[in-house]
Amino acid sequence: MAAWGKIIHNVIISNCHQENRQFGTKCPMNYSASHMRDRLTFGGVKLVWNDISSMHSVNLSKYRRSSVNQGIVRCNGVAVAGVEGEPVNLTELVSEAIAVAFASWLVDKKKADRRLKISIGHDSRISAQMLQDAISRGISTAGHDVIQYGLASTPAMFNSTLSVDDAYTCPVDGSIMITASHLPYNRNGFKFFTNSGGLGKPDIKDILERAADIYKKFTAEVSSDGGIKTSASVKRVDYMTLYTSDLVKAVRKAAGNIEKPLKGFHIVVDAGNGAGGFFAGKVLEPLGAVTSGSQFLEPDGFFPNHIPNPEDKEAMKAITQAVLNNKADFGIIFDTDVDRSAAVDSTGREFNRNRLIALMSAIVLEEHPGTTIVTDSVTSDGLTTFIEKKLGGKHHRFKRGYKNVIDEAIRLNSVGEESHLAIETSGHGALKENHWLDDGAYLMVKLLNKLASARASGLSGGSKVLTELVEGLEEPVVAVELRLKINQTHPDLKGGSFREYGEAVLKYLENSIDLDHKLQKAPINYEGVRVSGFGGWFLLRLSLHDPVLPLNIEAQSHEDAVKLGLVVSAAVKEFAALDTSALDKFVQPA
Ligand SMILES: O=P(O)(O)OC[C@H]1O[C@H](O)[C@H](O)[C@@H](O)[C@@H]1O
Repeated sequence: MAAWGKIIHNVIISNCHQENRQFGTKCPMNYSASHMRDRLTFGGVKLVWNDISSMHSVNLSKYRRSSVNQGIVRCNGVAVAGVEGEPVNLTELVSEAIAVAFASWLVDKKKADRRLKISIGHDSRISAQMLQDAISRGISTAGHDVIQYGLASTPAMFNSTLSVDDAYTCPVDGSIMITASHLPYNRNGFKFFTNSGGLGKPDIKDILERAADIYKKFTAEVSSDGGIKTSASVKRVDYMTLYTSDLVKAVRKAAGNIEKPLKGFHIVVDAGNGAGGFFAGKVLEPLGAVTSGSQFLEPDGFFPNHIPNPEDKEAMKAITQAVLNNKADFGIIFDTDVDRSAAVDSTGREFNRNRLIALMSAIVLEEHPGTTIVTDSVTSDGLTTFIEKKLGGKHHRFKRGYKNVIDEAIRLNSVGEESHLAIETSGHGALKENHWLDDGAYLMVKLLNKLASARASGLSGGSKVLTELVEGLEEPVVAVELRLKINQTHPDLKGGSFREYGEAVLKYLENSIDLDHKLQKAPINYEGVRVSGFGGWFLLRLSLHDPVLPLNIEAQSHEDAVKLGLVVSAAVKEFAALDTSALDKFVQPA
């Protein structure tokens, strides 16, 4: 207990955890304490979380990205020993306390005076079983029924609160997904759902407060035998069968109720050894597709082949190569817990980032002419032109953060502006028709629908129908993201937070742009400073999570991109705490 005490000092950070895709596997856990606004005593240890919803100072390690926006919050930590400098802090006992707390929160939320049903699923991480047992113990100890789904996707867990099917004991009252998305093998965490969606920060805060009290009451005996303790039931249910059969039905229906609408298609899947392997055997094959050449479908919590992350270049290279090697019509790739995805056409052209957004926009705008597409802030100018001029829709370029984007689309609808798609360059995309859930598998189903209906109407040509949908999308020749770090211990911060410092940098840059007539500030902009000039644009903004100012530059030539870089470089040079080395390198003459 004493050892845990020390370790847990920084644990159970309640993050709207939107991880650092770029840094992939390196995520040291050394937090600076200055951002820790809220602390709870957790059995003599401290339970800490960031105040994330109001965008203030979060001083995290440079590699770690916790989150700032409201949305699904994931408690996460280190669940497996073995990485130097990363002691285990997501222990069984902590997990058990959190499970009891979630159950008690749910009882209050549902005003229930009955036993609740709570589903538990997990991705392919090696700590999954241990955490599933601990969570099950907590829930059953609290007197509620546990339904274990085993290997599952995050969106399926939310779905289990909505599906109505007695055979699968659905709907459940609440659901817990054990996942740390694409983070390294030693990490793990929890996402919580009710039928209203993923829990956000205020609810997580409430749960963690309860967990802290519960943890205090725990004794060594309570937790030592590792078994389920009460008479409450623990069942295993193969929910993924129900979830996948719904996906299959959706494609069949869209193709005019054809049993095997993908007959004749060869589609390869890359699940990166995460939870998404089901898609080949349980979705594509029943629909008639050949899936040979699919790879990394077997769950392996060490992720030996590549990071399961469609934003990762190696991962995209792997699926592209698989498509080309197998002469397949189409390729699909998922992240670990299948809330994100990307695709590849038969020529090896990647549908990710702006291109995936363009493709999804084309599909959604066919179904809902004129609708508003909400995206994150780093999308290309060419995407706006494509959505507005070619597709006749409206592009609402909002902020980074998939929940920011989703919440904004929901808000627009509530004020009378119709929106059916909220999608980020990260590969998170949510549709109104799918309860605004960011489900990577469902996004791919929308693409399959298109393939299937093209085939049903006699068109051949593999994935050409999709490739054609993005014809006319102007893409920049150069697109870079440079991440300028703020050194939080630098005297130039004068005791202030990195966020205040970053805002000062942005203000200074903005003022300097006002004086330069060759440059135009974006007339509508929701975060940072976005500027057009030299045939391209740049956006400097504060990271959602890190002490970093990400700088995106897009231009039609390297020279023009450098000119834009120099504008930023000139404005930020006085800010001594800003590490501009990445930018300096970029603007250097070749
Ligand atoms: O602000 P940044 O540090 O670039 O991070 C922002 C991004 O973080 C993660 O990748 C999330 O999944 C995204 O939803 C979010 O947009």
